[in-house]
Amino acid sequence: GHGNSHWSYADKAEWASDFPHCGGHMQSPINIETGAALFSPQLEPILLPDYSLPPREMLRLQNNGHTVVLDLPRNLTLTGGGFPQPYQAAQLHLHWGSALKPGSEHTVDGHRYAGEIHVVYYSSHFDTIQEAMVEPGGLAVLAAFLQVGTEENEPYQHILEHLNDVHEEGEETWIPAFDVAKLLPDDLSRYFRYNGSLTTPPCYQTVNWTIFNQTIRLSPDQISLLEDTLHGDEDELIQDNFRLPQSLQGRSVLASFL
Ligand SMILES: NS(=O)(=O)c1c(F)c(F)c(SCCc2ccc(C(=O)O)cc2)c(F)c1NC1CCCCCCC1
Ligand SMILES: [Zn+2]
Repeated sequence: GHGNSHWSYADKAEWASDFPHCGGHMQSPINIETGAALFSPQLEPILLPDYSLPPREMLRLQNNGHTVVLDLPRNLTLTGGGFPQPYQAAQLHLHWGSALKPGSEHTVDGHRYAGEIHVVYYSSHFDTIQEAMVEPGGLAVLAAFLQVGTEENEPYQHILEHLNDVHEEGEETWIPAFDVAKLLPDDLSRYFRYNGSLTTPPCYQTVNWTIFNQTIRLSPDQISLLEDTLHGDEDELIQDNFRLPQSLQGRSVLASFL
C-alpha cells in the first residue's frame, strides 16, 4: 500500500507487488533510441519566464533518504513546449551513481550519463501536486543529463555546497534562492518527449517527460561530492538511486528537432 511499505532501490523488483502502478505499461525511465524518435514540429521551445529570485528568499533543501530535494516556489511556471496548459513548479531533485558507475535514469542509445536532474511541475489545472499527480498529464518533469567536465558549474554549487548540512536522512536546511533555470541547459529548444511515470513508487503514470538534448557539465569534484555525501537508511551512502529502463510497450518518443 502507498507509503506504509518502505521501498529501496535494492528491492526495485518488489515495487510492483507493493505499488501496483509500478507494474504498468507506461513506466519510466526508458532508453531513448535517437534513431526511432519521431520529429514533431509542434514541440516548440520550453519557456521558463522570470526564474530569477531575490537571494533574501530562502528555499528548503532536504535529504528524504532517496535523493536531495529542493522545494520550489509555486509561482515558477513552465510554458511553451507544446504543453496544453502551463505547469507550476513543485521541486527538483537529482539522481546519481557512484565512483564506479554512472547513475542517470534515462539512457540514450544505451549510454548512461553520470547523473540526471529532474525539475518536477504540476498542471495549473490543479491546486496541489497531490491532486495533480494522480491525473494523466498532471505532472511534467524536465530532465537533463549531468556529465563530468573540467570546469566547476557555479549554479550547481548553490545546492552542492549545502549537501553536508543534509548528509543524514530526514535533515533539511534553508538556502538562499537563486535562478534555478541555470541548473538546466541553455538550449531549451532541443528535447525528447514521451508519456511515462514517476520513477519511484507509487510510479503514477501521469508524467509528461521532457529530456533535453544538451547536457550539463559538472567538475569531477562536484560529481564526487554528490556521490559521496548523502546518507539514507541505516546510514548507508545514497548511491545508484536510479531505476532501470522500462519497456516502451508501444509508446513513441518524440523529438523537437531533426
Ligand atoms: N523521478 S521522480 O520524480 O519520480 C522522484 C524520484 F525518483 C524520487 F526518488 C523521489 S524521492 C522518493 C520518493 C519520495 C519520498 C519522500 C517524499 C516526501 O517525504 O514527501 C516524497 C517522495 C522523488 F521525490 C521523485 N519525485 C516526486 C515523486 C513523489 C510524489 C510526487 C512529488 C513530486 C515528485
Ligand atoms: Zn527523479
